[in-house]
Amino acid sequence: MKIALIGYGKMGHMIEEIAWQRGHEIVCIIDVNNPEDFDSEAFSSADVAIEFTNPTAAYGNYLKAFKHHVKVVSGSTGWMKDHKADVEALTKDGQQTLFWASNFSIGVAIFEAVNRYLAKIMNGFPQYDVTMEEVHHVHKLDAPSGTAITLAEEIIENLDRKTEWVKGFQHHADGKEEGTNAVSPEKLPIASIRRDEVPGIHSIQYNSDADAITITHDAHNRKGFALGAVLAAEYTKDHTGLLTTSDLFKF
Ligand SMILES: NC(=O)C1=CN([C@@H]2O[C@H](COP(=O)(O)OP(=O)(O)OC[C@H]3O[C@@H](n4cnc5c(N)ncnc54)[C@H](OP(=O)(O)O)[C@@H]3O)[C@@H](O)[C@H]2O)C=CC1
Ligand SMILES: O=C(O)C1=N[C@H](C(=O)O)C[C@H](O)C1
Repeated sequence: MKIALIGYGKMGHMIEEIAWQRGHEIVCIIDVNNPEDFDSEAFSSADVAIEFTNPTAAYGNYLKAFKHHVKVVSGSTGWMKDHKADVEALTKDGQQTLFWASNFSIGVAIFEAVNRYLAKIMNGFPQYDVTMEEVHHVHKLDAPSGTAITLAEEIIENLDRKTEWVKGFQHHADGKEEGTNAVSPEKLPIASIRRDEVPGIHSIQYNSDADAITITHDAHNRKGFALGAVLAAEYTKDHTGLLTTSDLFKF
């Protein structure tokens, strides 16, 4: 299939490599310096555009692609709080198509299933309180990570005693520390640590006086994210509307 790339950074490069390996053609690459290429024939010829940019650019890029009726797969995080409702309206009834996931790796899809199951079990065990920690590289612009927010939303949906997530302890890229995980019982604190070149670690801990249960997903590199994004593009070619990983990975 024909793929356009929007954003040619760490993820854009890795997706290009995996798309080639799977026999796809990259017909257009748009980065910050050539936005005019959205109006090119090459861009319009793409079956799907794969977008990995940043929290502030992502939504505008979707609109530019939609103008040419090009379907979008995007992993950019940090834009949902401002534009979730807009995207839901645009993709309603399949008028436009966006496959978005806070994390494209199959490992995280499995981890999310375990997370939902564990949260349900914990309704019967009030002695455990839950906290979350995400660790990422120092270049990351958003906190908490998109994956941490998805995991927290899943806990809130399944664990009756939690009603909202909040930012907990923060360790910034410059070493500055602030915040705390000591929050009121109905809140779920997410700690964010920025360290070196860490691709992404997410840990959920249930702690009691007697013991702790911790589940962790630790990405060794970005291959899992990139492969998932290309699989999502293959899926999106033949589907419409607002899509996500639960459409792609069924178990
Ligand atoms: N869902 C998932 O599985 C994953 C999601 N992500 C998310 O994807 C996003 C990108 O990650 P990553 O590739 O590591 O980041 P990078 O910073 O390495 O790459 C982003 C690229 O997008 C470019 N860019 C910035 N603004 C625009 C624009 N308006 N139009 C086109 N290109 C633009 C940047 O250019 P310049 O550097 O010049 O600004 C850069 O080349 C982040 O939001 C990250 O959180 C990352 C990994 C997995
Ligand atoms: O910025 C990153 O690098 C990543 N971002 C995504 C997120 O915010 O969850 C996915 C992955 O953890 C890597």
